[in-house]
Amino acid sequence: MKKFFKTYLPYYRDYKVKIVMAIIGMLLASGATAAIAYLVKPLMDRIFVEQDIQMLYILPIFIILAFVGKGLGTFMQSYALSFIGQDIIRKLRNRMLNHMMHLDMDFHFRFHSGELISRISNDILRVQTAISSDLAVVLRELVTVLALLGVVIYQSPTLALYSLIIIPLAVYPVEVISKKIKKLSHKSQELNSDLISTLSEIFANYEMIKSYNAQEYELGNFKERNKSFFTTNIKTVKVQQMLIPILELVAAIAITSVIIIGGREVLITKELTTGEFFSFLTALSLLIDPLRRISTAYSHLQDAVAANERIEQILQYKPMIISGDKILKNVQNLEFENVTLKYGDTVALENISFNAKKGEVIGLVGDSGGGKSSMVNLILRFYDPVEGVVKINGIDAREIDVKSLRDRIAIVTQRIYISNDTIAANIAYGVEPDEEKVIEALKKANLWEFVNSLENGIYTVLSEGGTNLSGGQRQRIAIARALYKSPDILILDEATSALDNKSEAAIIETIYALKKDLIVFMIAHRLTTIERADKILVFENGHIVCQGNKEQLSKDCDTFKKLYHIASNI
Ligand SMILES: Nc1ncnc2c1ncn2[C@@H]1O[C@H](COP(=O)(O)OP(=O)(O)OP(=O)(O)O)[C@@H](O)[C@H]1O
Repeated sequence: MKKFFKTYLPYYRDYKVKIVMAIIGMLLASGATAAIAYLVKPLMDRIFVEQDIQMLYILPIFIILAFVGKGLGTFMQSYALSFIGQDIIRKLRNRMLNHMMHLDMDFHFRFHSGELISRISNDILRVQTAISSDLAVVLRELVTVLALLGVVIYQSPTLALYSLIIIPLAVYPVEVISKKIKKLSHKSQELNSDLISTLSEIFANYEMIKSYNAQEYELGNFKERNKSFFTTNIKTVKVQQMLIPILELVAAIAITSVIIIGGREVLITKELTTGEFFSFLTALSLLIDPLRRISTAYSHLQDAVAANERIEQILQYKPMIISGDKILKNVQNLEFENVTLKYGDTVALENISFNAKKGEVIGLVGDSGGGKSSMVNLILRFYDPVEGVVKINGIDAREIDVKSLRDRIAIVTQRIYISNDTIAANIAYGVEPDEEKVIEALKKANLWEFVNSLENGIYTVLSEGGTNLSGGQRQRIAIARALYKSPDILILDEATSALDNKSEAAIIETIYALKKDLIVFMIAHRLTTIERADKILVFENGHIVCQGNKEQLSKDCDTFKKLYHIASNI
């Protein structure tokens, strides 16, 4: 809990005016509540005991004023604190996405997208309720409790001592229950992440689910997780609800003691007036509600503390890929020197050496899992080698500013991201589209004819994932996007696999026409795609087993010959 306050209290510094408003509201509401309790004394003593008729007309005005004060105060502090809470959460949400987007690829492989969505939406929401309402409730009600305690002690210090001695009885069960709630909250939040992950997987793979008639299977998985989520939540509610009866029992014991002891003081020893006794009793009864609210808010805060621990866990991840400060301009050459890459303990690439220079097309071939995409990951600095060095223009890639490095590289893979936006925005992705450049990129990607035939041309809106396009058209959008960027290094990872031979040949032709200003890496299973490459790197189990052009490899490289043979039989 301490850590929770330590995390969020610094945020409150930005809201000085709102905090003053909340404090005024809080004092007004609490003071008015105490005044209501206090007014019971003149109500009883002056009106009913002393039969003061004038008081009968004056007192209601004070009572109404006290309620107006209470209402105004409650409004002021609720509004101000909700504003602060919601705004802190807005900032936290931005901070979290920003943090996640700057973490390494490795992090994104480790965490499921559903898990991350759950942390950024659900966990943050739990914290939001805590800091915009529960924290306010605890503060406000604490002030109210103090004000009412003031009335209680003022009216009868001895009676106050007897009744308040009982309060510590409630502390132990509240502590035990709160710990249990926190544990259950952790579990519930994990199960909720599971649920969201399952949903995001279902919607991302809906086509496959339908074609395999796997709806029942997926629904079964979902139902199971949904049931566990429900069971944990119900358990939490059960534990949470145990708090209220315990507190009410303690309150009942306090009130009955007051009735017995206070009654004696009024009737027998005459130490108290009837009015003082009833004012005391009213203040004591008014204490029950704020105490109950504090305990409920406290149990919600436990939930938020658990959620916050999950948020902190993500925020504590630090990127391992640290940017250098050398700005990369105009890539002339790229070199791998004895590079080894590991994913965890698994060696993906070992002792890789080659070089490439501007104007060259480098083909990457080899068995599936051979390490081709891993090599590309190193060029983009998604990972760093555990041994050896990747050099660009003779500079260790680790010394280069990562943004400037990635600005000079364009990659097209088989996973194509198309957003629900215009073709122009999809091509210029991330920057304001330049109409002429968009058209030029579309022409190079052999897609202009198609786009031009559409009613809205480059302003045609594509559906999410490009579902209103064919597989080949989607690939050509991705190629146009890469060319729009005017990169120095172009990476095509199975980028033309969905195209028919004619379209592929046209795009390859374009790439060769542009190659004098580029270093092109082409990963392809079809050897026809890379047979014109200046250099072909042949991968096998994380090693480059041969390198050279097609003629050289056809003579000297058994792996290449075997691959070629396999490919020519397909
Ligand atoms: N992020 C990752 N975490 C752990 N292991 C990985 C990761 N990416 C790839 N691998 C493993 O590294 C090895 C090389 O994979 P890589 O994707 O580089 O091969 P590839 O030659 O591109 O294969 P394909 O032709 O099938 O795309 C494989 O054994 C793969 O399972």
